[in-house]
Amino acid sequence: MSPTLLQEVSDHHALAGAKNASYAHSDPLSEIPTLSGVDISADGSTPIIDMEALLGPRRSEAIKQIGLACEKNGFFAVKNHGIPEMKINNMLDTAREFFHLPDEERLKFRSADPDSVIRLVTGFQDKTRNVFVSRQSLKFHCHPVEEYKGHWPSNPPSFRENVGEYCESVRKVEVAILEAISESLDLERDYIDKILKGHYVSINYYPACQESELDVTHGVRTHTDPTLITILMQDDVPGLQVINDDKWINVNPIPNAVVVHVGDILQAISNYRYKSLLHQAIVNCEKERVSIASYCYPSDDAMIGPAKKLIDEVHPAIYKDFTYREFHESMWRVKCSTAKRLDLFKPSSD
Ligand SMILES: O=C(O)CCC(=O)C(=O)O
Ligand SMILES: [Fe+2]
Repeated sequence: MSPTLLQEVSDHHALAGAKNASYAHSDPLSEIPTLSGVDISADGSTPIIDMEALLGPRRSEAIKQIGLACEKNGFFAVKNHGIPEMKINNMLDTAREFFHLPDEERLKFRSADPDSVIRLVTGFQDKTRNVFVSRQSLKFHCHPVEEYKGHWPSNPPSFRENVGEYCESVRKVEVAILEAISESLDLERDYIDKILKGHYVSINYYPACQESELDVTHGVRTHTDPTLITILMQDDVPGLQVINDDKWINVNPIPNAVVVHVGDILQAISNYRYKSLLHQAIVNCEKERVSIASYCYPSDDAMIGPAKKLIDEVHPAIYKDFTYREFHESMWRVKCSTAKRLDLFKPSSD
């Protein structure tokens, strides 16, 4: 066992009962979390965007703030997003009810095919890293809702209605935020919306810490999302951590706000001006946690290279042109760290 892993092990035991335990990270790209006794209550400063400002005379100021947050932080929180509080609460309640169902009800949705329209992924043991990854997630397509609804669980009975309503509301936020992001890059307002296909939802459920024969229990390991943007709704239990200035910071829940992450595809379109956010979720030893991630992705044939307007002598193209289909296929074909997925599309890697 490497010294780093040994260090993780002993730190993990020291922190086992800690509330909202955090991880420090010596090398953010190594994807192997190093546990240490950093300030466990610290909440990094989350840029907050008021979405109402996008609708009025403060629009250009709000767009500037969004651009700055994408460039400097890779994420921001959005308040006044227009998703009714009741729809959020219904979605979270439904998610909890689904994950409290007996195994046989939930496991019907288990599938190893990453392209299936719905699939349940259970917690698993990564023995190569001595890590137990405790997240269970139900992942499904949801745009347009009517096309996919029939594939969703009918138990709990409220599932289709509550999830459908949430997905339709989130779609409006997606479109509006992507318009603002396009403008923040000085591109036409619909530059990104024109290639947007839909979103794919992952209902993430993290049981309160479980016993595992492995040494480290992690909610979700460090990764970037293969998306344009991800819109994340968290319940009131902290767990999300992001890399900021090479350090892990907590992004604690803000009531009724969603968190927007820059994803890989936006990193490519922006010619590496906006960087895909490295993030992870930690487990909480006292409470279960639920988060709802909406992954916005483009249509298969959409060309994803850097926007031509963002390429010049000072900013040469960091990536070749490629389709979303090529990117998606390479994700499953080539085993590499998620933060390196886009390297395959650099001009020199023919
Ligand atoms: O639960 C969280 O806070 C993060 C979830 C996540 O990163 C994902 O679903 O891709
Ligand atoms: Fe993620």
